[in-house]
Parts: sequence; structure tokens; C-alpha cells
Amino acid sequence: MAKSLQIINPKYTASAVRKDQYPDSGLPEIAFLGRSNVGKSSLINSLCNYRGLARVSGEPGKTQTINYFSVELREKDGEAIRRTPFFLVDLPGYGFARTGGQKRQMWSDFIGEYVTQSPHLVMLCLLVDLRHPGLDIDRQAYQWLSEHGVPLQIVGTKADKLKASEKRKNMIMLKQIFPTGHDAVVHSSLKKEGSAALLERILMSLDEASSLP
Ligand SMILES: Nc1nc2c(ncn2[C@@H]2O[C@H](COP(=O)(O)OP(=O)(O)OP(=O)(O)O)[C@@H](O)[C@H]2O)c(=O)[nH]1
Ligand SMILES: [Mg+2]
Repeated sequence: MAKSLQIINPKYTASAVRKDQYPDSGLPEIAFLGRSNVGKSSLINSLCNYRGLARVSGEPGKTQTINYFSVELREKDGEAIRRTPFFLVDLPGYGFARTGGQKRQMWSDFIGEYVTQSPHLVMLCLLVDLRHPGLDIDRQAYQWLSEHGVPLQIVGTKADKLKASEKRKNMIMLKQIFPTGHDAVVHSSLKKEGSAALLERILMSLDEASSLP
């Protein structure tokens, strides 16, 4: 029988804007970053099959804090079942400033602090709207994250908004613009496309992290 992967038992656990507010359970973390409105919170809900878990909005700037959701990855391989607990971490978006006037920053300092200093972050999914594969702000974010050695997985979002031919073309562009060790994953929260591939990557990175000394 084929192997199946599923997220189970999702629960909101904590919100943080400072290091001393990070949960101290020691669980590995998979986090989601990208432009405001790119679909980070929706993707978490879609992976968990739980509509209201992370707050979603049509207006950019909805998620304002680092939000931790405890989950388990359930892997069923024939009769064998394995459950791996970890956190899905929703982050505020970048590229949208509610108030003008201040010096433009890519994102709040606490986001940079989290992605570079959280001791349990094993993979950061960088979400890019598949309709707009090469925006300057996403290139800058990718550059900064790469320079800081953050382990990245690129995810092209809102794939349901493109025709099959555009999807293929833009996925090739994503791979060229944002080269990482693993191919970009194409995803649609609306159509649930790409979740299986992303769960495979999550399992791989959790397994790699747990095998480190
Ligand atoms: N068509 C389509 N719409 C989507 C998809 N994912 C998210 N959306 C819509 O995009 C909007 C923003 O979604 P969110 O999940 O709140 O985006 P976010 O990246 O968390 O935004 P911030 O928290 O503001 O940074 C909402 O109106 C969602 O319904 C998708 O896969 N397909
Ligand atoms: Mg959000």
C-alpha cells in the first residue's frame, strides 16, 4: 500500500514577538514567510485541513505576530504508523507598510531575529505568488535569507489562478530565480494542490534534523 502523510491534531499554541516568548517545548519548527497576502496562513490551514486555525484575510497585513501551531505529521506506510510532533509557524508578511513615513525595512526586526536565531527552525518555506515569480521584494528576501544560511524551501502559491501552461513556465522561472537544494513546490490552498509534495519535504527536513547530533 502507498505511503500516506497527513497533519493531525493541529492546535494554536503561542504567539511571540520576542525570544523570551518562544515556546520552550523543544519541538522542531517549519515556518512560512513571504509577501503580505501571498497565502501563508491559508497554506497552514490547508495543510492541517482546518479552516479557521490561522487567521486569513483578503487585506494584507493580517498576521502580525509569530504564531505557533503544534501539530503531528502522521506517516502511514502499510500497517506501520509513525507520528512526528512539530510546530507550523506562521509569520507576518513583508512588503506592506500600514503606516508611511518610517524608514522602509524589509520586515520587522523580530522576524529577522526569529529566522536567524530560533534554535528549532529546521526549514523556512518562502512563499512566492506563482503569478509574479520575480518581484524585487521577494528577490531581496531570498538574498537576505540565503546570506544568513536559512534552510529554504520555495513554494509557488495560488496556483489555481494560472493556466497549466503559465504554471509550468513560472515554476521554471521560480527555480531559476530562487535556486535552493530542492525544487520549488507548486501549491494551491483553494484546490489543495501541492500539499502532498510539501508534506514530503517537511518530513524529510524533520528527519534530517532529528538525525543530527
Ligand atoms: N485563489 C486563491 N486564493 C488564495 C490562496 N491562498 C490564499 N488565498 C487568498 O489570499 C488572501 C490572503 O491569504 P492569507 O492566507 O491571509 O495570506 P497571508 O500571506 O497569511 O497574509 P498576511 O498575514 O497578511 O501576511 C485571502 O483572501 C485568501 O483567501 C490560494 O491558494 N488560491
Ligand atoms: Mg497571515
